[in-house]
Amino acid sequence: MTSGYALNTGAQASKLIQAEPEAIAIKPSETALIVVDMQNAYTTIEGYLDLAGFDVSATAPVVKNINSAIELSRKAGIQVVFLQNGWDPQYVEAGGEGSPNWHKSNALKTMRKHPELEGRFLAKGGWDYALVDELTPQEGDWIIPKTRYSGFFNTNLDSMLRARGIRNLVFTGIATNVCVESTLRDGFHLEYFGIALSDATYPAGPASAHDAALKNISTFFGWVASLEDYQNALSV
Ligand SMILES: C/C(=C/NC(N)=O)C(=O)O
Repeated sequence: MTSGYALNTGAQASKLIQAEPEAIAIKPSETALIVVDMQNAYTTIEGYLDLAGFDVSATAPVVKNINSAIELSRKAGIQVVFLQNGWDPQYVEAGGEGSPNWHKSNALKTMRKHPELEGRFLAKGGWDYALVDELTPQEGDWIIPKTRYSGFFNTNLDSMLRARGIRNLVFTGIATNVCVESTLRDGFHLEYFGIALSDATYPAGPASAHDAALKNISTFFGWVASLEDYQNALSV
C-alpha cells in the first residue's frame, strides 16, 4: 500500500560546492535554500532600511542573484524557504520596553523618532513587510514568518527541516550581518551545515560589515561560496 508520501531513501549523489575555507559536499534532498527577509523593508527605496539611513542602492544585483539561486535550487530538488521578518500591526510581537528588541530594533527606534512613520515598518499586511515582487514564492516553497533576527527563534523552521532530513542550509538574503548571520549561527548550534552565498547576500551597513560577517562565518560557523560555485556544483 502506498501512503502518498515520498520517503527520503538517501540514495542521491552528493554535489561538491567549492567554498571557503574548504569545499563542502551536499545532497540536494538534504539541503534547503534559505532566502532571508527579501522584503521591501530591506531591499527597496522608501522601505525601512532606506528610511532608517542604511544604503540599499546596490540591492538589485543581489535580488537577481537570489532569483538565480532559487531557480537552480527548485530544479535540483532543493527545498526553498522564505523567511519573512516583522510583527502584528499593533507591534505586540515586537515586545515592549521589557524587550531588548524594543531598544535595539532600528525599525522601532526610527518610528519612535519620527511619529509620522508609526505603523509603517515591518507590520504584517503592509507594503514594507511584503516580499519583493521579483521573488514570489511558488507552490512547494515554504514561507516562515519570524519576529526576531534568527529564523530559528520561536518558529517551526527546525522541526520542518528535521522532519525531512534536511541538514545543509544555503543562505541568501538581507542582511548578511544581522538575520543571515543570526540564523546561520543558530543553525550551527542545532547541527546544520550553513553555507552563505557571498554575492546573494547584502549587509545592513557598510561593505565592511558584509565582509566581516562572511569572514566570521567561514572561520567559525560555516562556509562561504559564490552563486557561481553553487551553480557549478548543481550542474555536475
Ligand atoms: C537591521 C535589521 C536587519 N534585519 C535583517 N533581516 O537582517 C532589522 O531587522 O532591523
